[in-house]
Amino acid sequence: MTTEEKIYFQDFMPGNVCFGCGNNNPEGLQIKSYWEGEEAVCRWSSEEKYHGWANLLNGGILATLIDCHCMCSAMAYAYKIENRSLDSNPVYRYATGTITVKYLRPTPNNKPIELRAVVEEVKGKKTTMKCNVYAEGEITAEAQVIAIRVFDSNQSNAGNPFVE
Ligand SMILES: CCCCCCCCCCCCCCCC(=O)SCCNC(=O)CCNC(=O)[C@H](O)C(C)(C)COP(=O)(O)OP(=O)(O)OC[C@H]1O[C@@H](n2cnc3c(N)ncnc32)[C@H](O)[C@@H]1OP(=O)(O)O
Repeated sequence: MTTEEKIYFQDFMPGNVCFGCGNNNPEGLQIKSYWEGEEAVCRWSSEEKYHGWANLLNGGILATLIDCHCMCSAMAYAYKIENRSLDSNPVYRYATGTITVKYLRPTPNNKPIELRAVVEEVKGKKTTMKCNVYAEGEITAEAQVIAIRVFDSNQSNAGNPFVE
């Protein structure tokens, strides 16, 4: 059996202070996303402070996990389809246009969860993603997320609010 080292998308986003996905936010959720075939996967373990109902994960935190996993995965996909590495130029960054979450059943707060996202469509600046959340092998939420490319280092970014 070979053990392949995972390439985490967030490790290629220097200066990212985002609460959900920023390596540079020590108080944040610090998610890590990587490819498993065509699926972008994120495994995450909660903490007691993220309870909603006792022992259940807060729904807003779950939406944040989905959101950030999908933004980082939209970015990684853009590099993938251009057949280049995540540390190459031009640099692309994405922001959430729309997120729709259907909470199917309670998500435990004391068990690891897994997010699995796929790209459904890329059209211009817009990437549409589907993301499922699993706990103990059962789906607990499904989401559709629309990511919009808001930064392209090849273009003029004067006045762009999405630049540090
Ligand atoms: C860079 C420096 C390094 C820094 C270091 C790294 C930092 C790495 C940080 C990562 C961080 C992750 C972040 C986590 C996720 C957030 O938290 S992101 C924050 C929450 N989201 C926002 O604040 C976005 C606010 N909204 C906006 O800024 C603008 O409305 C948008 C969404 C960028 C759209 O901009 P726009 O230029 O008006 O878009 P436009 O060209 O008109 O439309 C393009 C297409 O998108 C569609 N569209 C437009 N808006 C929407 C929408 N809201 N919903 C759906 N579709 C839309 C349009 O219909 C159009 O579609 P087509 O006609 O082509 O089919």
